[in-house]
Amino acid sequence: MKISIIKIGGNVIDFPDKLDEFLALFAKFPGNKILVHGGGVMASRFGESLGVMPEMVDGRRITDKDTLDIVTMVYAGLINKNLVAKLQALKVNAIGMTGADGNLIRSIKRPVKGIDYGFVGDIQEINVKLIDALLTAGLQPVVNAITHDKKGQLLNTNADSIASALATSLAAEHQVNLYFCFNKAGVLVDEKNDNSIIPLINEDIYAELRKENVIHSGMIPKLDNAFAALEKGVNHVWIGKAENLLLAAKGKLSGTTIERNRFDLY
Ligand SMILES: Nc1ncnc2c1ncn2[C@@H]1O[C@H](COP(=O)(O)OP(=O)(O)O)[C@@H](O)[C@H]1O
Ligand SMILES: CC(=O)N[C@@H](CCC(=O)OP(=O)(O)O)C(=O)O
Repeated sequence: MKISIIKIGGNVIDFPDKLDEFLALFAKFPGNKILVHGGGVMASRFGESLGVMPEMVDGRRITDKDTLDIVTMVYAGLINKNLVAKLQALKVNAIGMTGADGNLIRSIKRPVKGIDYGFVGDIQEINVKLIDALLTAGLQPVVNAITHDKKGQLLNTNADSIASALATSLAAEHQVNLYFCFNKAGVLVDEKNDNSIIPLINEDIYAELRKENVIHSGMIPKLDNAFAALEKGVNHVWIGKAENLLLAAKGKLSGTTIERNRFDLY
């Protein structure tokens, strides 16, 4: 079957009007679809209000025990359940899930190599059969950034990595497209200027843009995950503004398309 993995960024979730606009588009999005979300900005704000300061390294959160409790409450509780309720109101039969539910996503605590990320999980296995069963039953999974190690430990996993891993594991048997929706018009030359979209990025262009620091922080995991997905058989990866999701699905130009280098053509 054809499956679309749609990831929504924390900066959209944080603004009720933008979120409602996006969810209305998601509801109209044709075919089988899975919504993936984190909510990094909200987790940082809740943490700060409790005296737990956020610490990010290259777009990934250092997650100590207190931080793990906060992200679990914010992603798996507050945000996930609100998204499900809003989608149900739009007649989408959404079902909210962490990676622990139905053993959807098993991960392993990231080994310490220079940086100790704490309770951060690297994805090991996706329960593809469960997703197939849910989609076949007409349910639309809404998956958040909390995974587990199947030994009783919850772990915090970057939501872009979850979207990419879901897309990759489903691509073995299905036609999969991956959409990263956030609050900017795409990958930009000047991140403050929505008119400076880079329409296409391949590995060579990415390496150059990282060297020049045009791409940094949260855009790094997004692009690393985009390339990982393409390498493993995902059809199409798009990064762009949440409100342009339907245009992107119709192949209309908006946002950034990610492509592999074309060296295999020569
Ligand atoms: N070249 C770039 N174009 C657009 N955004 C960029 C770029 N480089 C870094 N960024 C940063 O990446 C952020 C998106 O990553 P992140 O905050 O993790 O995404 P999300 O909104 O999906 O949660 C942007 O808000 C911006 O600050
Ligand atoms: C390990 C790690 O970095 N986890 C992320 C998960 C949430 C996320 O990715 O949220 P956005 O999509 O809003 O950025 C974090 O806690 O920020």
